[in-house]
Amino acid sequence: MPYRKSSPFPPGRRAVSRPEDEVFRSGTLRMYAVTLFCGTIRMVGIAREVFGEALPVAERYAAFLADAGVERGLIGPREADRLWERHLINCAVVAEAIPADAQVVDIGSGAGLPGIVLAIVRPDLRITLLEPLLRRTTFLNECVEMLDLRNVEVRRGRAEEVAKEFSVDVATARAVAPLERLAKWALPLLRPGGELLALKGERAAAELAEAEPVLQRFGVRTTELLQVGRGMVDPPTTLVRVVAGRPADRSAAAGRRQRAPRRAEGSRKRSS
Ligand SMILES: C[S@@+](CC[C@H](N)C(=O)[O-])C[C@H]1O[C@@H](n2cnc3c(N)ncnc32)[C@H](O)[C@@H]1O
Repeated sequence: MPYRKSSPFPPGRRAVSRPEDEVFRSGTLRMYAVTLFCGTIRMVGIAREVFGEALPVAERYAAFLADAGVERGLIGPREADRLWERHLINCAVVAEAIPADAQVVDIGSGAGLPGIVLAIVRPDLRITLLEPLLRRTTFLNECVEMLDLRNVEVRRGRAEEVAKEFSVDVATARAVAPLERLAKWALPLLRPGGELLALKGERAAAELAEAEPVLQRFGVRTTELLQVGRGMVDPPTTLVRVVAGRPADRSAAAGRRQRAPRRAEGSRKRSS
């Protein structure tokens, strides 16, 4: 066969292909395809288990996220390929930690994570999606209408500015602010005994420790780290649960905070 100029191989080299290379190449490719296929099959099974009868609604939401969500810059283009594992299932498993019929506010809902997903998987919940940016509330309203979600309302606003309007059982938040700041925004929105469920990553324990002074100041009852979605998402979703105290506990805690500097001032005066 004549050597053509366009070939990247010099004469004689082109045809040389060691049999073990072929086996490696085809073997690796086959393994890759099998892994991809098995991963997809596994994810489909988990999605079915998590969403049950609501799976077609979740699929419509995923398609809208991958299309309009990416186009309008609400979700990164690279996320489109991993929407189910990193976003939909990761958020849906938070439902494990939410009591029946709870009233929920999702702070900083963005494109609807986790709020829209929770509304799909748990029709018993009444969910307010709280989001300050118009572009995002427009997207959220479109989602609610398209998916015919009767248990959701969208509220444009900042968490720290709407405390008087809320006294809910649960506040959720993912990727909104460090726990210290988030707690200041979320605790005033909760009824006594209500819970902040913050989806956090590897720094969950460190953020909880950093937020301790703020949590004490707000008179919180308990704090806890939880993992949900074991066997469904890898790694499981980490939640920081903060249970709000009664308003009396909160004002007592605030009172203790106010008195402390006065005592310090007095002791300085006495020593001078
Ligand atoms: C990184 S995005 C996360 C969106 C979504 N929770 C998610 O996980 O994909 C942070 C969101 O928090 C919203 N946000 C920022 N400050 C806020 C505030 N003070 N109150 C409520 N939402 C806020 C932003 O507008 C944005 O949509």
